[in-house]
Amino acid sequence: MTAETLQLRDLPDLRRDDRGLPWIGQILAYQRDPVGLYRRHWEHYGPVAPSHMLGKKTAMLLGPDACGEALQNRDKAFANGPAWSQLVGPFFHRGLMLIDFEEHRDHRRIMQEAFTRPRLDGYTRRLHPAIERGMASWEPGLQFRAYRRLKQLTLDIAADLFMGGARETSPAEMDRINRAFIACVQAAAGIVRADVPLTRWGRAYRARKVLENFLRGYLPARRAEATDDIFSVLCHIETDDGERFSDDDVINHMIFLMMAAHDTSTITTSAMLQYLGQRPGWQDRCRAEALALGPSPAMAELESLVSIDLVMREALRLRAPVPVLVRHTVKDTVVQGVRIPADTFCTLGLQFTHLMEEYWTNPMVFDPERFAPGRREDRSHRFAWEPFGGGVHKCIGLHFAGLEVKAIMHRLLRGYHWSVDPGYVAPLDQHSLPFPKDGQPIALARN
Ligand code: HEM
Repeated sequence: MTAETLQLRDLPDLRRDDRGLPWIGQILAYQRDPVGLYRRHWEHYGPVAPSHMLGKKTAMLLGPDACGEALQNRDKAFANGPAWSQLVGPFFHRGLMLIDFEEHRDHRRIMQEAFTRPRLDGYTRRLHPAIERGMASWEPGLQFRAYRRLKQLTLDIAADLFMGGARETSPAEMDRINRAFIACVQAAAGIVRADVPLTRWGRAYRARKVLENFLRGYLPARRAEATDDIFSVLCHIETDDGERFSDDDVINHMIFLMMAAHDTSTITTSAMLQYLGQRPGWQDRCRAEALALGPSPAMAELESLVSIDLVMREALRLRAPVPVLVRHTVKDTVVQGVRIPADTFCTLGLQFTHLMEEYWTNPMVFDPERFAPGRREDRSHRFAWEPFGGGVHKCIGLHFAGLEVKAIMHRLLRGYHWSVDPGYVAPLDQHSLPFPKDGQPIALARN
């Protein structure tokens, strides 16, 4: 239904029961059970629901129609920068996701050059040795904390692929960098939103400085020599008409890219480990595919891993690493017949859409075949499956992410087998991106 065929109405008022605590509003309800909160609002208010967070009335966009309208952004009413910077603060300052409209288009055109197929092919070749080195220290056991080890692994991979190995940096320094990234990401959930010591935001201010200094130290060497790590690529890429990034652009984009690449891939891989650990049949099926390839498959071979791809899509549906997107209206607009005034903070419930019975059969059930040809439930609506977002800000790293996740799974399946209690439900921390608080224990053994 288009907005024109609907009778326009205003964003409804929030019912008393839904107001939450003074000022912080529904933040705690979100952190306890985000999908439950979104479902209640969908049932009470429909696809454009009111909400209240951090002293502001906000609009919750629910379901693929409402989310799709905001992602397509036909009237350019929705901006990313003023919305995401309220969440992640100044810590991902001028990352690609935080800039808008013409400026975003210009930066994205340059960055696209870092994600062409030949570049991805080059990154894939670097992936295998980096994964092999990262997994060399793994000690299998009955209580192997998969999430924590995968987080370290993806950081090690990022140090190699993004930084060219950061050779002059000691493991202790890399550990400090890892902690700095985590501090920046976790700032999203801070209640005190200022540079106050011992708060999430206070820690993130210091962390951003650590990251900037770290990258600035490497910048001259990367400018001087063109290598195939992403840092060097960002220093050297240019569009056909000669547009390239300044030093500040390179640093801002690097900090955002490393953050964007690191946590999201870890969440995806660890969710896949859990689901495969609980379903030995699927694990065997994926292992057979991995064993059919050599130890270091090229990009096209990784792309041919059909079962692993189905499992990855299903993991991204059930545990979307970015469960909610945010936008800020820069002018009055209408979504699904509801007027949203300028200067409104909006949330787009991607994870909620992934679990709607209107678009998915038994949505809570792990069923990778729903993505197989012949079923393709993700095509029930153009925006039914949107773990990478949509529109002009759609994840620029989605192909890279797929290659990284598949390369990790490929090596894991060839070298190890694992199990997880079928009744295990990951206790997710929902403060920022959802991760298992218990580090996700699995029983891991070598093949
Ligand atoms: C499973 C892994 C990943 C998931 C689920 C994911 C998800 C997303 C989502 C939902 C957005 C849209 C944000 C918005 O519209 O506001 C996004 C944007 C972005 N992602 Fe990813 N991402 C992943 C991996 C990566 C990787 C590996 C990279 C880089 C190598 C990356 C770089 C980016 C960048 C730069 C943007 C901003 C794009 C723009 O604004 O034009 N992501 N990602």
